[in-house]
Parts: sequence; C-alpha cells; structure tokens
Amino acid sequence: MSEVRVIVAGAGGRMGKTLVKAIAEAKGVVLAGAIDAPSSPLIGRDSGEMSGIGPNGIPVTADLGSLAEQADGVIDFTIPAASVALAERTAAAGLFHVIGTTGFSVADEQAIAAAAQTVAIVKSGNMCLGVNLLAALAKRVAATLDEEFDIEILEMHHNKKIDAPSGTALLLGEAAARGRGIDLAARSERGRDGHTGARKPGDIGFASLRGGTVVGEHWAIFAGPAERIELVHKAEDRMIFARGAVKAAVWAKGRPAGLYSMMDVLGLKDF
Ligand SMILES: NC(=O)C1=CN([C@@H]2O[C@H](COP(=O)(O)OP(=O)(O)OC[C@H]3O[C@@H](n4cnc5c(N)ncnc54)[C@H](OP(=O)(O)O)[C@@H]3O)[C@@H](O)[C@H]2O)C=CC1
Ligand SMILES: O=C(O)C1=N[C@H](C(=O)O)C[C@H](O)C1
Repeated sequence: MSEVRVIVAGAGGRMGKTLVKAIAEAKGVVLAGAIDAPSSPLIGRDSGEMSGIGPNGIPVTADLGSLAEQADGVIDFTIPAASVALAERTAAAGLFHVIGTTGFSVADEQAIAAAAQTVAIVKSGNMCLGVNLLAALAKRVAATLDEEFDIEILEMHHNKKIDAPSGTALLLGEAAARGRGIDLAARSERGRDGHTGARKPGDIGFASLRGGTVVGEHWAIFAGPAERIELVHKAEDRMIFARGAVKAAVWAKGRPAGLYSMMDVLGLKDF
C-alpha cells in the first residue's frame, strides 16, 4: 500500500509540533507539508527542526496552496475559524481532513458537515484511545442509571487553553446524554455562579479548571443518593492525541465522503 501523505495545519502549535514528530515515527505515513497562521513568525522555518526531531526539509508555509497536489489529506489542530476555512479548501481539493480543533460554534459545525458531503472528515474533541473508551463507558453508565444520579463533567487543562468546556468534556457529555436519551443542548448546565437555586434533576453539568501545564484531565461523575461513580482519564503526553490523529489519517485515506469520529476509527461505535 502506498504511503499516506499528510499536511499538518497548525504546525507551530503545541499539537502541530507533536504531530510532526508522530508522523516521523509512524510507518506508512509521510509529512507532505506544514502550514500555520499567515501572521506566524514561524513561516519559513523547518518544521522538523521546530518539533525537535532535526531538519526534515519541510518548511512552514502560510497556505495550503500547491501543497494539496502532493498530499492525500490534512491533520488540523488549529482554531475554529482556520479549521472551517480549511474544510472548504480540503473539500475543493479532494483531501481527507482530520480535525482535532475544539471550540466550534453551531454554525462552524454546520459548515464542516457541509464539507463532509464531498470528502471524508474525521472530527473528534479527543483523538486518544482512552478518552473514547471512557465516552463509551459513560454512555453505558448513563443508560443504566436513572435521573436520581446527577451527571457532572469536570475538566482541567493548562493555562494556555482558549476554549471551555473542553471538546472532550462536550464529547463525554454527549455520550452520557445519548445513554440517557436526552438532548444535551437542551439539558446542559454550563457554569454556576451566585444564587443558582437547586440543581435541576436530569441536567448534565460542566465545570472547567485552568492552570499550569496540565495536558488534559477529565471526570464523568455520576452522583447518586449516598454513592458516587467517577470515570476518569488523565492525559500525560500530547503524543497520545497525535498518534490517534495519525491513525485517523491512515483510516480516512480512500474512505467515502462523510463526517466520521474517532469512535468510527477505533471501532467503538457499538461498544
Ligand atoms: N482532539 C484532540 O485530541 C485534541 C485537540 N486539541 C485542540 O487542538 C487545538 C490546538 O491546540 P494547541 O496545539 O494546544 O494550540 P496552539 O495554540 O499551540 O496551536 C494552534 C496553532 O494553530 C495556528 N493557527 C492559527 N490560525 C491558523 C491558520 N489560519 N492556519 C494555520 N494555522 C493556524 C496557530 O498559529 P499562531 O499561534 O501563530 O496563531 C498555532 O500555531 C485546540 O482547539 C485544542 O483544543 C488539542 C489537543 C488534543
Ligand atoms: O487544548 C488542549 O490542550 C486539549 N484540547 C482537547 C479538548 O478540548 O478536549 C483535548 C485535550 O484534552 C487537550
């Protein structure tokens, strides 16, 4: 089988640099380009050097441009506006698109779903195995317990993170809502402050902590009368997300158009 040629978007970021390294370590995958924000001071720098693996001859560029002709797809960990713009470009160029970016609006989600009518898009708030397994477990637990058990999702991340709740927290909330057979958008409690009144039975609550260099920690808490179940995942290294994204890229090559998730890639859809 021929190699999967991948462009990394957001190559100068925390995840982008980790991805350049993960691709260099992966078998059957090659780096076909590295892009970052047009305003980035890193444009023109060698992406391998930046990621700490030594020069790889692939400079960071400001645009997909002609790179698309030498690639099968894009792995994208950037910001919502960049991912939405890229989704249009990848669809036009016939490239698969692996999206790890989080913090999308409803309109952004719709634009990405529209692009997925033309090409394969794998999008997930968390690309690692452990979190996706946790989501499958949260769905099961929520399906087993009734509304006597309050569901709360707690997350903690590093102090540079710009969106809240995290994409993973929303993914876990969605899994629990599915298990319980409720609509997450209608039953979410996102941020309590002041005289809030008693908790509404059946709502799914979210809380976000920020500090230091925490890679990503998530709790799905099921608090019932006199007992509590906690499902927890703690990421220790961004490499787990990067390896998941590379796995998604290999899976996406040659797939029919559609919007897929990491649950599809990992075969956890029916878990
Ligand atoms: N799904 C998952 O498993 C994971 C998801 N994430 C998500 O990935 C995203 C990135 O995280 P992280 O790497 O920590 O963030 P960073 O801020 O470190 O990296 C984002 C990068 O995207 C670049 N960028 C901004 N605009 C554009 C553009 N128009 N075109 C190309 N690149 C652009 C930024 O450049 P500049 O700084 O110059 O603006 C920066 O280099 C976040 O949404 C985060 O939540 C993170 C980890 C795991
Ligand atoms: O911004 C991060 O760092 C992370 N973002 C993702 C999220 O929003 O859940 C995944 C991971 O937790 C790290």
